[in-house]
Amino acid sequence: MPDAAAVAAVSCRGLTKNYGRGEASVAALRGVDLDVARGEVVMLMGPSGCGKTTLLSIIAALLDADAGRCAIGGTDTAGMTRTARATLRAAKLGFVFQAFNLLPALTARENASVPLLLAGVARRAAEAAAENALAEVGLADRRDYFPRQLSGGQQQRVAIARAIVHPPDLLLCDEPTSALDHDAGHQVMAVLTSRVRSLGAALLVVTHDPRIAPFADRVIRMEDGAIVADDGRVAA
Ligand SMILES: Nc1ncnc2c1ncn2[C@@H]1O[C@H](COP(=O)(O)OP(=O)(O)OP(=O)(O)O)[C@@H](O)[C@H]1O
Repeated sequence: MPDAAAVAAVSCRGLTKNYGRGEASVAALRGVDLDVARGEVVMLMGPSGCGKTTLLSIIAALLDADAGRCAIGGTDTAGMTRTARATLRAAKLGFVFQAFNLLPALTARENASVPLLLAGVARRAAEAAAENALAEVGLADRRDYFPRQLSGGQQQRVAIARAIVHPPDLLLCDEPTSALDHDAGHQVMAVLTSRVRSLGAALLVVTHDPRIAPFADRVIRMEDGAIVADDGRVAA
């Protein structure tokens, strides 16, 4: 058995992805290699359309690559059934999507407790954990509000509370500070980074926001479906 600490949180090799066929085909990923270690905070930056969300979706096993491999905590996701993927996501991953994907009929506390309820945790314990997560992102006083009663930035923080409510091994965030002002963005990044570091988890953040780059251990830059720089070092 390999040493658990030595197994990368994410390891991708040669990922390619095309959307559509023939003349309308778009090459979204052109052979991407990426490793993220446990405890590492990595930011993925690059112009609109360069393939960041596609890469995040493949890592999350929400989308299939055309070629290449991707492993989460040493488990290769390519050959997995839909059910096995869903189980892996529920057990190991936390997400913050670009669209916050909150359930409109549920309060902030109920939304944040969903991952624990899906994992079989009793409602009272799940909602207590959700309250703690909401407090961490500065929303304790909004826990009984519905999404429509919250601002965009508050909804985004509910989505972040939902992502950290169970201890994920890997947290994937697509533009987690896009709806937040400077102070709220810093607060959220401080919560996310301290949570993953204390858990020995990993954080992969897609962002256009240079203000949050100081929170990263490593900044990766993509262009046109490929990684062109890793922490300023130009890829070969
Ligand atoms: N479902 C789809 N069908 C067809 N083309 C798609 C689809 N999803 C993405 N694309 C295309 O693939 C390329 C990569 O898109 P992707 O969303 O991964 O980029 P991105 O870097 O995340 O962009 P942004 O920063 O604007 O969110 C783009 O050219 C996009 O138009």
